[in-house]
Amino acid sequence: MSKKSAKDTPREENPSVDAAVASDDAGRAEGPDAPKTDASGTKATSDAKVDATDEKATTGGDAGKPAATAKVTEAPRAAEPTTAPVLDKGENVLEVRDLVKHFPITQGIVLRRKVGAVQAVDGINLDLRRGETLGIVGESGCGKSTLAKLLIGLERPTSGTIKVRGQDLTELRGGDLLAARRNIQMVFQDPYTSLNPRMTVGDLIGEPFEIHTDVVPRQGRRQRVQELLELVGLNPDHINRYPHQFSGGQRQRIGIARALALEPEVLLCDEPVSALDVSIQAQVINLLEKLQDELGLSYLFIAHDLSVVRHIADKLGVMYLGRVVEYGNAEEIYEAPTHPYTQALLSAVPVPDPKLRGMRDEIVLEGDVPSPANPPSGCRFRTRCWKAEDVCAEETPLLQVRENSRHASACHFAQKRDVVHGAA
Ligand SMILES: Nc1ncnc2c1ncn2[C@@H]1O[C@H](COP(=O)(O)OP(=O)(O)OP(=O)(O)O)[C@@H](O)[C@H]1O
Repeated sequence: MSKKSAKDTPREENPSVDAAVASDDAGRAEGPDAPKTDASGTKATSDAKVDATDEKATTGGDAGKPAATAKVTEAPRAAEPTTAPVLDKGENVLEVRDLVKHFPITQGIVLRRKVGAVQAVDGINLDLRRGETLGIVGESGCGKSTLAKLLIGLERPTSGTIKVRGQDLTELRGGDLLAARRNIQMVFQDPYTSLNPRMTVGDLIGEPFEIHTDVVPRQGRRQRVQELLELVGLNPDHINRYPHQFSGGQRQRIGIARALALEPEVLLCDEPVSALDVSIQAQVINLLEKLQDELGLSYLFIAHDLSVVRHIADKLGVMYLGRVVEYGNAEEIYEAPTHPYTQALLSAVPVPDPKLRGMRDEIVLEGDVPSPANPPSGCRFRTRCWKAEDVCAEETPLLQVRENSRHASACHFAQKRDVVHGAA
């Protein structure tokens, strides 16, 4: 299984970690005062100052706190990503660079005027290798679903690139885009509403063949659908049944079979088990792991439930207000997170062993998540962070490897904190 292989893989074979370490080494070699570089290799924080006339500074992104009056670092744009270079040496199936999605806020009925933007996704970089699972976690509203929609093509990015096997989906059009999209499919959250109740299972699973007509010849489609049913652990004789004749877990299996119809390399799983009973969740997760082993699939696995993600993910990306704030080897982040936000999230995961419960210091986050239409300057987490100092309002921390750690963290004061988990 990929999780095992990723954990057991030596450093030099694990490019994501390697890349992070490489950038860490480079950073240390240059010393703490050396200018940091962004993904395009240009200076980032120190040179990116703008006047306080910037809309965000004058309107004050943080409720209850005075607007910054001094010079502040502007919220990063596509040209000013928040991440250090991702120097992945291995073969990436999916590469996301500086991905931005801002939803315009408009006023007026006839003449619509843009008066602002919801910064749902704001400069995200991710890599996904063959057979790997990248977990994406974060509170509600941090942009996880928007990220998935961008990757699957349900939303067009404001800027940035999405490369699948080296092909930039944002540049393709028409037939080329359709062909490239075959390789990246989605498993939806709710198996009760994501399947058309008027269609038979055979029609539902076979529907992608109507669009991608060259994948399976018409006469072979019924047999292929039956093979797919078998692959996901359903009876192939039930091909003519309707979704309501299946349980929730079985319906999610139908959703997975449909996502696999075009033989993609990447599956985006957006909360694929959160609508299911706990006992059924385990079965669906096991199925996903089995399919990954058999087919070499890569998963981008979005979930609220940190325990589920810990079980399945090789790599982890923690999102806050449209940005990734901690990124790297999942096991490492779970054991010793360095970003205060991740530390708070993990400290709130229930510990099953009562003996270990007393050993856990829960961090209770104060205040609400700020609006993505008016995010705080600098570090977006600073308005809820117990470590925040002036620099956090002034400079956007880069997502890069920090001292004593092997994974990347976007915090000026990143520091390891051991987390008591008990049984995973
Ligand atoms: N079409 C849209 N127009 C305007 N704002 C949007 C749109 N879609 C999402 N948003 C906003 O973007 C932000 C991120 O939303 P998103 O659904 O991606 O978050 P999420 O992390 O997936 O949350 P959840 O876990 O609740 O689904 C939210 O503030 C949301 O209101």
